[in-house]
Amino acid sequence: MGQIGFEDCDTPLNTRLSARYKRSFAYPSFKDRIPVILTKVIDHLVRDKESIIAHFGEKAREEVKNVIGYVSQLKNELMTDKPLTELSSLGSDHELWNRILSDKTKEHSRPPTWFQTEWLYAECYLYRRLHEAFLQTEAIKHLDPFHWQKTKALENSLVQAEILAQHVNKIVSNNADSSETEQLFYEFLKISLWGNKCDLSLSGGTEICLQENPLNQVLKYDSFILADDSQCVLKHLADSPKGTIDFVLDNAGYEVFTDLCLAEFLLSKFDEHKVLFRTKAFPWYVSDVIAKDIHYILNTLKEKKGELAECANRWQSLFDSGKFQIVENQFWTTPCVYADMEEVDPKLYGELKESKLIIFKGDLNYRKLDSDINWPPTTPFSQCLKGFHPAPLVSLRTLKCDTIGGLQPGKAEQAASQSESWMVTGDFAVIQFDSS
Ligand SMILES: O=P(O)(O)OC[C@H]1O[C@](O)(CO)[C@@H](O)[C@@H]1O
Repeated sequence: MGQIGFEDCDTPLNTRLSARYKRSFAYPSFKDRIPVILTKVIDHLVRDKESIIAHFGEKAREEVKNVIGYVSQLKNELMTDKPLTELSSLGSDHELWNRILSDKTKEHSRPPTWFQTEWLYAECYLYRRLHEAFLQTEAIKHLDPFHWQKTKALENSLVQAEILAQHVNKIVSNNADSSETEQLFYEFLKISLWGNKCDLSLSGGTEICLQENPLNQVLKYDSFILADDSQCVLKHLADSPKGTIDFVLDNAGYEVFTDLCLAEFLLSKFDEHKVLFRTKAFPWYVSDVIAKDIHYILNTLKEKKGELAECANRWQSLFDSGKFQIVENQFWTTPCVYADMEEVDPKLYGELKESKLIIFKGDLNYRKLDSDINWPPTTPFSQCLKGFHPAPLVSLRTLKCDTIGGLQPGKAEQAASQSESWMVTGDFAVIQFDSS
């Protein structure tokens, strides 16, 4: 790869993240981490070819070969920093992608390349291209190349999930007074927050999961929460009329298990009307939740029996009665930042306006909330949202890339003195609320 256009520095302040800045997290991400993710997809298709054919039929034999070729080519394009090419007309969203690509080309008078353009666009484009490899097939159109990793991660977190299940089962069947409810609210919010540590994209597909009791972890890690607006969230929930909670999900496996716990707690103790789980429409960032993952988790837990099955059966009834709903939307798999949502998808923006509280999980949602800009860390959170205020919202995010706003003076420096890589390891977190 030529080194023209690269700069040996961090992303400049007030600029969108890009892999052209060699000291930013985007650069090693594209150089090392994403190629590993693609290699794992190829390995899976090679290794599990026969079982894929057994499942999807003989037609899949040729198609698996074609997808392997497509993904190998995609990896090569990335690693040699080729210009991004237009998407084919498969998929109802291709016009939006190609329009943005052509706008970027107009800005720079040549098509953007993987490393030289904005990281957010290029990284989302990668997952959309991977999706295209499957859209071109017939038999394996709906194959999720990350499913095996997600299921393995879920299996490996069942010990922690069972501890939580026991806790939730007890709480929903008991009456709590208001001060207990308050304490439990903070606990469930933080359990869901730290659940975001378990993502397979940051680790290149290697499982990062909690090795400890999640209830102990909540107390122990409070000092790693760099901004904590949980009291404002509680006040908002308690003072406003009952309504709909929108939960913009992130990762499958243990994280979504913690999200379901929080959602049930909000229904049972705050008596909210319903929770809408907003999911991606196709496999995304390795472990992001698609609707199928929620059905899978419910079925798996039901089979485990005991506390896990008790939880899953209750959640199933909530889905059956419409108190829990899964809502897919293409917008979440576009490269658009949320400040552009009102213009790009006014219908979705209108739906979110009806929300009592929107909960955004995880790092990528945060990047889209704050327009993926390297803000001075003390920039008010509300300012980072750049006009995205459909309804009161909270971000529950463990930090996995180098953008952050809304910190008190001195906080960023304090975290940096504890760990040089504080922004990218998932060890630090924020709970940030906006009601403007
Ligand atoms: O699952 P999350 O929390 O959105 O994290 C996704 C990961 O992808 C990234 O957006 C970059 O690949 C990181 O910022 C983060 O590591």
